[in-house]
Amino acid sequence: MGRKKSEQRARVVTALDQLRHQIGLALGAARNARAAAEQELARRRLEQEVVRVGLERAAADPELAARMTTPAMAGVVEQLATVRDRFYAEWADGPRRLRELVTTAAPGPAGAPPGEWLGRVGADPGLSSPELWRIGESTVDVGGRQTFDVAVPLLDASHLSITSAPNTRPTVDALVESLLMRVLSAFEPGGVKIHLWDIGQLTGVLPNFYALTRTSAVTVHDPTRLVDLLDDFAGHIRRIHGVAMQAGHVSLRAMRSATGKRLEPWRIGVLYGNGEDLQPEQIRDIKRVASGALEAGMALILVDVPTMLDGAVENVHVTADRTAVTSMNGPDLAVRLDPPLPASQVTAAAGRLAEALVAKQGGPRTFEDLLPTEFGTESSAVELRAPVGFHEGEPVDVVIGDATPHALIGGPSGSGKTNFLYALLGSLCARYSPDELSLYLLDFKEGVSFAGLAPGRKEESWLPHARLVGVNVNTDREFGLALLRFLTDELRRRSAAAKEHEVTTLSELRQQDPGGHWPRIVAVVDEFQYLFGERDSVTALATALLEDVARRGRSQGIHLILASQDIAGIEAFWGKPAVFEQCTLRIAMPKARRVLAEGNQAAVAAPRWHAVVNHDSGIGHGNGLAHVPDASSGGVFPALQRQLWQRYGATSVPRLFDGAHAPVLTESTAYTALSRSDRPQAIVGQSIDVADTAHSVELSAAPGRNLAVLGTGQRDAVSILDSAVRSTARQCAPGDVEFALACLVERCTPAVTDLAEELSSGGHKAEVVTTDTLTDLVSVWAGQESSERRILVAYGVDAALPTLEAKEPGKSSGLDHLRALLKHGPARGVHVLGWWRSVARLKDTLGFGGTDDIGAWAALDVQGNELSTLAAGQVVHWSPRPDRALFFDRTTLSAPEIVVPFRREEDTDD
Ligand SMILES: Nc1ncnc2c1ncn2[C@@H]1O[C@H](COP(=O)(O)OP(=O)(O)OP(=O)(O)O)[C@@H](O)[C@H]1O
Repeated sequence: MGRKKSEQRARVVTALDQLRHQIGLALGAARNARAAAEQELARRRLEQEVVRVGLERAAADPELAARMTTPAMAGVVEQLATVRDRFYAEWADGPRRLRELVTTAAPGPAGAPPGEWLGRVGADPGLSSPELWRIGESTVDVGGRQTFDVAVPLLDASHLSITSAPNTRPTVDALVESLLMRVLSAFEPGGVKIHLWDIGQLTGVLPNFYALTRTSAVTVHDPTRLVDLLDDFAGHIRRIHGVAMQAGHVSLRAMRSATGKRLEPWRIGVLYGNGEDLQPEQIRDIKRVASGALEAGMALILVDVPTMLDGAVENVHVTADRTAVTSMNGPDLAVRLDPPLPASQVTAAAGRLAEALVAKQGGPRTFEDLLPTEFGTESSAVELRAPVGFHEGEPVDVVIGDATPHALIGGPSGSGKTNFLYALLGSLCARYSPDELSLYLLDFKEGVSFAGLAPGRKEESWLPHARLVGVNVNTDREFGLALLRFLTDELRRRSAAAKEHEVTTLSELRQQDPGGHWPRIVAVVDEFQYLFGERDSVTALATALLEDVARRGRSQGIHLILASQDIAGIEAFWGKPAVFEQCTLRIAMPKARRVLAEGNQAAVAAPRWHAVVNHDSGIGHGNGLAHVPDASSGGVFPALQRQLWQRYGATSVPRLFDGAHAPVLTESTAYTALSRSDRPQAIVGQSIDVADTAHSVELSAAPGRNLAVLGTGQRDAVSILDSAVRSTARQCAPGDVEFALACLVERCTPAVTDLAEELSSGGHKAEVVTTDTLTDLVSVWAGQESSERRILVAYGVDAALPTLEAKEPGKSSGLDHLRALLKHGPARGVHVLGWWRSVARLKDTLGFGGTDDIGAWAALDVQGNELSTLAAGQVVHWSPRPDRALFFDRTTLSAPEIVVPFRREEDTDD
């Protein structure tokens, strides 16, 4: 038992000894491996340090030299020398190549020494930007010390993140100042805009730039409003992206090279932090801006803002006075930053650049500055584009096209809306010929704002692009309806043509149908809210038509420009959001409210004679400010109009509708176009329509072809009868028609006499009848056949009723004969054109069931509800108004329409 135990123990001891031996071997191996690794590490560290300072300098450094000569480090130097020689064999040329590269990629102020450019104004128009911008130089040992330039990409190419070691801020400032000065001096004035934000300072960041901060080239932002600034940046980026995308480009840079135009200045946002973390939303916004900025021609320079930007960014870490490492060169190569630019020279240069910018922007621009050197050269196939003003010397365009098909202009009275419209119309008409652009101009205001654009008494010229000029239409909302109807008809015509040519847009239609006449149509409605002035059928119809034009006009090249006093205009849109939303172009005059999007305060701050031009439905980032030149003071617009008229004047004359002036019959197209006819048209009055047309009654052989004028308004009643007679006479040869003018109201005598003389001098038979002789005349005309047409014109029939009603026993009364005449006359070529001073008197005249004998009527001061029996029982909406009549002809109209009675030449126009 005891032996067994001791044998067991001996086995255990042996096993443990073996284990110990094994462990000892393993530990020994590990120790050796570790020693070897440590030695290797030490060799690598030494290598690294020697590489950093350079072999020659390392040999001269006592500490490094001592380390290099220890036996453990044997071979390090030799190996490095071999690698270096191999590398230098390939790279001996490297610094020279780098220098050349920087010379080409950083031309002029981007790379040259300051003496060559500081204080001079750049001339580069900014179609492209240098790829690199010099910040300093580096030295390498390549079989001798060689120096090369160090430059960083910026603008379209990369952001820059600069970090500083303690006490190196002056170096950072000098670096930023030099970089910015290089950029500012590289381009012509206005080519670049710099935004400065410094978390720590209210003012005083880059003090030598002070002169530039008074211009738009450098803007210093409020340290407490970083998020607002980033919002502005984001908005700007969105806008540029939108514009570029729309034009089919991926970036502003691509668009610049495709169009050969700078389009927008470059922007640099310089954000100075203090090395501490910003708030998370600020970091998020910075990243957001950084991710889309370069494509929009904007770069960020972040100073001590601890954040990692996505995408292209170069890092510069300032390690000591004028010393930095950069991500361009890697951490092992120290960059010797350029010395600070002399402060006095920077100040002087900033002053010179500021002066040049102010000089370039010029003083206030004039209307002539909006006009191109050559007129009528632009095509409207894709869009209409014209400057309306200037911002810092640069023209500010208004674009009417696919993205901004319709415009809303708002501003309080006197803020310059009308002037803006003139500036816009002038700028457009000078660029586009009447074949490219047709204008329909309507002003609901009382006044003459557009009147000068149509032929007038004072001015022989007119605006050749204008097809219609409607002024003083404040009480004729129907005229607005007529315009909208015309536009929807035109929409239909255009979409039918588009369908026929199997295209969907105006530009395609113009391509497919080069011989067609497809100008863009711009309809301007000033004080458009009048259209919606009452809760009635006009408002309902106007809303529906306006929505239709707003929705479909874009693709057919039909555009609306709606102007109004801000609040009134916007309130008019309540319940009609469709139109409002389609007006993506918003123009806000100073102090305009609600025209821009909620919260967009740009109009509040806009100075006098400026406008905020916003192509983004009024959202803040779309704001553009423009000084609008004076286009409306005496002689300015007419001078352009005369030039355009001389150029295109032969094209048709615009129609002028002036609600404040009654038309003259002999000047109306409806009258002058009349020719001989068997079925003469008796003209009643001008219709409220886009075309210069009139309403008339056809005096044919059908029953009811008589006309009744109703109401007490003598002047209008006489006018209506006058034009009916004159127009009828014009269509009949002398001897073919006989007129009897029954003057039954004494005050009508002069008018009746004049008309009778006029008819006689035209060779027509015209007899003046009095109350006493009327009874005889009607009895003769009622009983007698006649070969010629006979027309009884009765002024104030109601006054003659007592006489006509007198009845001798066994005989028909005058009234009976008149009734017979009204009933059976037309079939025999006898018509009555009569004036009754009330509807009741007309009904008395006609007797029971006689209303059918009056097929057409014109009502003056008669309420609508009295007229329904004369209008086949339909409800008639009519509130009498001066100088207008409600006309109905049951054979041609489905509902009564408003007419403007022609003015008799004898009447004075008041
Ligand atoms: N850009 C401008 N430069 C110089 N004068 C201007 C300018 N804009 C407008 N004016 C002048 O200011 C006055 C008012 O301008 P305008 O008639 O265009 O304003 P509005 O907004 O249309 O006013 P309202 O709605 O009352 O007609 C006019 O006498 C006009 O000549």
